[in-house]
Amino acid sequence: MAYLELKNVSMTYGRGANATEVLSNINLTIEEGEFVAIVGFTGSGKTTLVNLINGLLKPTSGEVLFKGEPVVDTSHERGVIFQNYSLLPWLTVGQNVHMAVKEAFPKASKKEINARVEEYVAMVNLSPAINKRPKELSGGMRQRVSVARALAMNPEMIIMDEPLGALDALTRGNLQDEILKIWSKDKRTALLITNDVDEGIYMADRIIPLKPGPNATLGPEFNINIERPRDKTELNDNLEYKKTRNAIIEYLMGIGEERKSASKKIYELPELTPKSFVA
Ligand SMILES: Nc1ncnc2c1ncn2[C@@H]1O[C@H](COP(=O)(O)OP(=O)(O)OP(=O)(O)O)[C@@H](O)[C@H]1O
Repeated sequence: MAYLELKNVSMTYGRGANATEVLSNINLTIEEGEFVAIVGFTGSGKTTLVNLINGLLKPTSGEVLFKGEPVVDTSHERGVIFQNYSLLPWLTVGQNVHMAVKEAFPKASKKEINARVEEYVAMVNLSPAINKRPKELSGGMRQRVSVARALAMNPEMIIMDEPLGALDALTRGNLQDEILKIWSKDKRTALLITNDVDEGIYMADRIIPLKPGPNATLGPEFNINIERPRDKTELNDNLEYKKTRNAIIEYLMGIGEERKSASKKIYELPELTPKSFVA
């Protein structure tokens, strides 16, 4: 049995003449312990896909199965690191993480909860800011709180919706390594949604492109046959890395070109003359 399975999943927003099918016929299987990355252009339906897997949205047709059961709601088993931080503005960094930990471990003692909060806030290098509120933090700091909050809940599956996009290269690299450490140490399953091919190759076992929508669908998958732990500085000289990177980029550029030529339609504008200008 697959750990996560999407069977012929389609998602349409709107109704009647306003209906747009954003995702069409998505088939995806992820095995327990795998790290899969989906790369896609902006607006191609990546967040929609995450929300379907997380249980925030129901597909218009098809099925999303988690450990063989249909996904009907959100669950602590699937922890999502969102793109847009989604922190509670009236709570401090520590309180934001605390609330999540308490929800995930309702029977834990105060001491255990506090220790876990401190551990994860330290992991994202925010201990000095533990008593600050989101408005006092930079975008990157808020994103780090969001990473700490999701990982502190100890989810079985980590789902990441472009979680590191707003960060500087150094912080981004550190967090990639922290996420990999947690994934491999605790034998998690991970799905990373990204627009960064290098991030995908560094982190994942497989990369699957999401062809841009409307009617976005998954393209062919690329296996990353590079031994772990991977070393970023050595990757540039790794032949397998170069070959895989070129193949993915060539594929993405190909669909980018297709998209451009499809949008070269000429739209005729109606001939209108404002009344005030009529001679
Ligand atoms: N609730 C909604 N109602 C109507 N249309 C929506 C809704 N949510 C998303 N869309 C549309 O679906 C398409 C895909 O959106 P989605 O947010 O899933 O893409 P994305 O790949 O995550 O984009 P980005 O990279 O910009 O975050 C977009 O055209 C968007 O306007």
